[in-house]
Amino acid sequence: MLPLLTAEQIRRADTHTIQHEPISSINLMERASKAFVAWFINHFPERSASISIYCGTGNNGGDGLAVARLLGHHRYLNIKIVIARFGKNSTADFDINFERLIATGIPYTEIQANDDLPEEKSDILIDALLGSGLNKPLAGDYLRLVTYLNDLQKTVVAVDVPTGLYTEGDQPKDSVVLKADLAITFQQPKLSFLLPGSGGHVDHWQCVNIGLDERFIRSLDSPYQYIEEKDIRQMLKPRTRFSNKGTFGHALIIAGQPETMGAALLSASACAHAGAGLTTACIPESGLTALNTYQPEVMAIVRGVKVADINWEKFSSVAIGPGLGKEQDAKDLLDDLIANFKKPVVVDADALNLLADDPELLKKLPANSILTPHMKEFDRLFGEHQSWWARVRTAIVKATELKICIVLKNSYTVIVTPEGKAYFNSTSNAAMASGGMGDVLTGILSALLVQKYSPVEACIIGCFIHGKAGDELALPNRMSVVLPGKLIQQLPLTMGKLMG
Ligand SMILES: NC(=O)C1=CN([C@@H]2O[C@H](COP(=O)(O)OP(=O)(O)OC[C@H]3O[C@@H](n4cnc5c(N)ncnc54)[C@H](O)[C@@H]3O)[C@@H](O)[C@H]2O)[C@H](O)CC1
Ligand SMILES: [K+]
Repeated sequence: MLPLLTAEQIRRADTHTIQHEPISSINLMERASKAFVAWFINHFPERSASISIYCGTGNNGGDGLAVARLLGHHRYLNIKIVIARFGKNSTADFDINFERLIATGIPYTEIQANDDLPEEKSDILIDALLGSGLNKPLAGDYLRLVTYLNDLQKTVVAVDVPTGLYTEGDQPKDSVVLKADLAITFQQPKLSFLLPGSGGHVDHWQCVNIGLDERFIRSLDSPYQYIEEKDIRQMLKPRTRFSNKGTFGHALIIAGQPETMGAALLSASACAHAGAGLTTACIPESGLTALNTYQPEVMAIVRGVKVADINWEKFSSVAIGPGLGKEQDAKDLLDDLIANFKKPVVVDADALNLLADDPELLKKLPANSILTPHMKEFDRLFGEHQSWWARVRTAIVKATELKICIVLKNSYTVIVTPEGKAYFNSTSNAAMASGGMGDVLTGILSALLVQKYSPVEACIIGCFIHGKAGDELALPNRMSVVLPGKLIQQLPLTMGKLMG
């Protein structure tokens, strides 16, 4: 796991590294700038490209000056530097890099407060105005400059953080950010990059390691963690030679109405493909033919029989919700499940909406159960939120209070645990944004629970492999859409590769 730190914690890690590696702060800045340049060169190899580097006078600006000098060494000859000297102060490392830049002879322009802005003709802009030191929304000269640059619609590459973007917390309403096509960010993705609010401000980000002290970073015990493939490889248990279907448990998926049988089919099929020993789907009678045709490996309980007749004990885990509807019989099933099943359950879709209407029932969920809301379901459950950051904060409070896992679905799905940790998933892509994907995730989570992964492990592994299967299909093949049924077929391959 990659711990995700706040800007203040990053500053502490910075200071600690400087003192204990030890390394001087100017050399750390040089290391960061070299890491930036190495990635930049990969993306923009054209040495004749016209590049303007906009520098503030803090350490982000210091990086910008070092980047300019290093690009010069790499024979980028069409570089222009604009230094925004809007305040009186500059940092010591900025000053050192300014001297070093002068020594290279690369030309630069300085603009002071209220100056006219120089005409900008370069194709690529490197944004080193402000970084993680941002402490208020852009105003005055910064706002004027950034608005001007945004209007030009050039390719913008941000150093560490796009100017004006808050690294964590709520981005003030109507605040302006220098929109970046790419942010090359130091050491770790910034928390705000992982939330949809940053979508309009940064298209892509790439993290480069600058060698901050990892032991110190881990000692900060951040509640926010970024899931990496190596974590999943460690968690997934290979199937042993003498395993049998009994080893891998029996999952029950309660889902579907006549009009929404697809949700039940996708969930049940995903459950079987993600390795449940046995899968049973509780569905309406009219869906039996579809189920037997689409996925003959899955057994059925016909919905509408007396709820009391379901032998809950037979199942190692139960998932409820996809396409379930909100009719009385759906509510009866949910009530009966919560009253009689004492192991963690997976609650999705319509079952989440039923819980939203019945807060007392929500409190009775078996400990360590998993809720898988998307944004709207989350707000129905826990109240309207103005931002994703606010949602993550609420999820931490609610998961701890109710002793459950909350899987808040999104591009970087956030898994919040009963201990109050928030794990950001690192896989998935826009081709997966289609109806039915959530049903697949529910099936995968059930499959992992019945295979005796703990609920937190099931969430972490489940979200990762769900996104990874989508990535394996979409990215190398340039697929613009990956349908849920296709993703299900990929799951055994994805899991097998991660176990190998
Ligand atoms: N550990 C690392 O990740 C390293 C990061 N480096 C770079 O350092 C910057 C952060 O530098 P810092 O000097 O702390 O802040 P900034 O340059 O972002 O800002 C300078 C200064 O500006 C003032 N300020 C804040 N908000 C505003 C505003 N809205 N308008 C005007 N002025 C503002 C405030 O006083 C800031 O201090 C980081 O992003 C990296 O690029 C190191 O180079 C290597 C280690
Ligand atoms: K920047």
